[in-house]
Amino acid sequence: MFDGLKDKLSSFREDAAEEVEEKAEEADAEAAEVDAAADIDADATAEAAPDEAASTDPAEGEPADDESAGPGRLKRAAAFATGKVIIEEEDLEEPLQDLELALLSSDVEMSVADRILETVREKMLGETRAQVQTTDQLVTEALHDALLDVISVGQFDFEERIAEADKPVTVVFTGVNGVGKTTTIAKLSEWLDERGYSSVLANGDTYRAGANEQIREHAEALDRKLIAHEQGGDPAAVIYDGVEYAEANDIDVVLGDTAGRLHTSNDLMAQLEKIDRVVDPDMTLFVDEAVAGQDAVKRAQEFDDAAAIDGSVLTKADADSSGGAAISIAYVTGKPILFLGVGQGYDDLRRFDPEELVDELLAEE
Ligand SMILES: Nc1nc2c(ncn2[C@@H]2O[C@H](COP(=O)(O)OP(=O)(O)OP(=O)(O)O)[C@@H](O)[C@H]2O)c(=O)[nH]1
Repeated sequence: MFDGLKDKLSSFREDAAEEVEEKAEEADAEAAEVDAAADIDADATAEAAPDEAASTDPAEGEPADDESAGPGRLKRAAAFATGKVIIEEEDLEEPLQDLELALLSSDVEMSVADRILETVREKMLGETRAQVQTTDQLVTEALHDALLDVISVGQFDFEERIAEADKPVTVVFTGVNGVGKTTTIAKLSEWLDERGYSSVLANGDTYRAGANEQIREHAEALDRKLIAHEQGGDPAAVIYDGVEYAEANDIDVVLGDTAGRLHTSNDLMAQLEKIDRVVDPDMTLFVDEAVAGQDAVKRAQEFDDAAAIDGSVLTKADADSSGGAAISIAYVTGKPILFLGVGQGYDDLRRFDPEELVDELLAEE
């Protein structure tokens, strides 16, 4: 999963470690020279005129006053003497440019890439590493924290929410056509069943011909109750009926489908607002494909504007996707990814765990 991004992050880590290491070695060598010069100088001064050591002419090379050495070099020299290496802005310049390119070419949204770079810079700059610690470790830790920072925005435990909420819990799914909403509803119904929660499906997609048949197939395969109205009916009314059915039959969760719509279709987006108003769902989940990259992120924002979302589900994460949507969507919308769809089977739904994803992205081959 997300192999392209994984490869790019891996080569960034190698290049960054190499670059920083090289620069650090150069600086170490210089620092060692400065140190040695200081020793020789101090010895020579002490021998020549022990009483005048404090007033040595700066031009003669007393390190503390040597302007060509600069404060950075002196700090490095001091750190070097105690077995540390300091990482400077210039060491990171090239690796960070490469990281930015790697992220953008993996379809990571610009503001998210900026944030990641900023965190890596913050974590590494002025960092003193013990000479025994590898630079690769440092780079990996900085990248780990930077990725986790953007991926885990707003994360909450979906199962805990369901467990704690008054029943029935109504969950409505939104998104564009064909991204896998209906399949996700069926998968989630199964996921809930495995955890001891009953669910009813309500087909709020009264727009598309054949939508009832499609969701009915899933309901029958899973042996779940389906609430559906005629094509052209009011989607809010169908989901409302689903809630009443759940209340009357002691069902825990109502899973409400909606018609796939383009975020540019004003009528359908207005209908979504109506569902939100009338049904007042406990949760609205935005569904899109992981492979849609930045388009998915843009659509999530637009759907969120019409009917506030509580989280996202990224489907088709099993297909070779760039990873950009998975990295960006939570940071941009402020709402977490809750599930990943990883196949067409009913059990191909994975609870999204930011820490797990970051570990997977940074795992050694
Ligand atoms: N490989 C893969 N395929 C998926 C996944 N989720 C859904 N699909 C497939 O994507 C196709 C579209 O899924 P649907 O559930 O019909 O999509 P939808 O969003 O409900 O579509 P509309 O009802 O047209 O809006 C189906 O062939 C699904 O089997 C997934 O996680 N991985």
